[in-house]
Amino acid sequence: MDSTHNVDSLSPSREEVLPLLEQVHIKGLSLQLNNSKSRKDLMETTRALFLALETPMEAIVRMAWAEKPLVPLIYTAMNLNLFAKMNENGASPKNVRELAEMTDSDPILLGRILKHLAAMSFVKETGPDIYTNTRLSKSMLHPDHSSSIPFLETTFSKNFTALPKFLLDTKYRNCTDPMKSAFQAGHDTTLSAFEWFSTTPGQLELLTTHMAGYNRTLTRWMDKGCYPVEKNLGIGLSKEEEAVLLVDVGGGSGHDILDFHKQYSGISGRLILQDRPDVIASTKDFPDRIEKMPYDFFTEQPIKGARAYYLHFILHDWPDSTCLDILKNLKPALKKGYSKILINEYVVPAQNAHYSVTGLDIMMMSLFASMERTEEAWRKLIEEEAGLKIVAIWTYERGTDSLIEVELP
Ligand SMILES: C[S@@+](CC[C@H](N)C(=O)[O-])C[C@H]1O[C@@H](n2cnc3c(N)ncnc32)[C@H](O)[C@@H]1O
Repeated sequence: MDSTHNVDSLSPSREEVLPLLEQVHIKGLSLQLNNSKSRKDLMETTRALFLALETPMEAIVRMAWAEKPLVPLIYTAMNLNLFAKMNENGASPKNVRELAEMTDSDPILLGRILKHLAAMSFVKETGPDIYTNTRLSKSMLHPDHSSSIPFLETTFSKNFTALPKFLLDTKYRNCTDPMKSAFQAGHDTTLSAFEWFSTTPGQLELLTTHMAGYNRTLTRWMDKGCYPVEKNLGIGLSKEEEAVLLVDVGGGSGHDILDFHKQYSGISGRLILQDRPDVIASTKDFPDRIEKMPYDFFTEQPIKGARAYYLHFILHDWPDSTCLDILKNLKPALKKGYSKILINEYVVPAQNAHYSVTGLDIMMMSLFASMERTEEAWRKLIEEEAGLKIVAIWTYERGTDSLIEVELP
């Protein structure tokens, strides 16, 4: 029986729904799937339409018990190698008993997990208790996508669970001490997050593979049409044999500098990857042009006068006072009128920030007592406090990160 519930001010309204419906129609007609702006525009309008149709309690149910167990269930399915098993025998649909046998699990338990994954459109139920992979579950067979799940589940879920009590205990003050964040409360540790990553078996690898995978799936500053690499870094580059083109400071597994090397092999100059000694030791082999260097960015930068010092997702890991230490250690290495610092981070817009940015901000708060920054906050940190000059902020797409181009004033 269709039900027509009481209509009150909390119910979905025609005034909200109908214009969105019209916009979805218009944007749908002009959709260019290979144009990410066009695709995301339609996606966001469709999402707004979906939310406008939802009652508040439907939204609470969705958030609190439909979406919340998703990452733990996907992680469990990955531990069972379920998505790979579903892909066997030509990816034909398989029933739960068969899948339970293939994964050595209880069919009743597996059936319950798969029912929810199907209800949330992560896998597809093609018949009663018969399942096949979707585009999404198939992506779990690719490390660029799958590596985030174990990291997010083992590292972040505890921080988020600990956050409400942590904020209550700290009397709702903005936390800026990386040694006292929801991370320590959630993991019951006195270590900083980076110390914990280094000393907890497997975590360092999870961090670096997650960062590599996450970055590889985004539009990036070095992609054609974003930041003018040839013009801004190539032209005017020193012709000396020892000239350094780019230093990737805190570059993790080296995925960025490797991609930079692949895209810009036509520009000369050395490429140097720097990170903590244990991270550098864990990196794979690179082409000869990429030099590896253990370096602590709380000490003075040893490579002087490079064309560019690149910091990707470094400063968002730290509160302002620590960012200032990192920038002060970099500043003496800059050659005036020649060297740049390229800070690759989100710049949170003053209004209507995308959830991928705001959610990351809460992640940074709970993990490192740090933050995503607005343009105003970046200017205060880089210009007023560190005494550097922002030449330009390159933002290529809403909800993706930006490149802040910095020089000596
Ligand atoms: C969020 S990750 C970003 C990694 C990489 N730039 C990227 O975008 O994928 C932060 C990086 O900072 C490195 N890091 C943390 N403390 C450091 C220190 N004192 N000196 C050098 N690197 C450090 C970490 O090991 C990690 O690789």
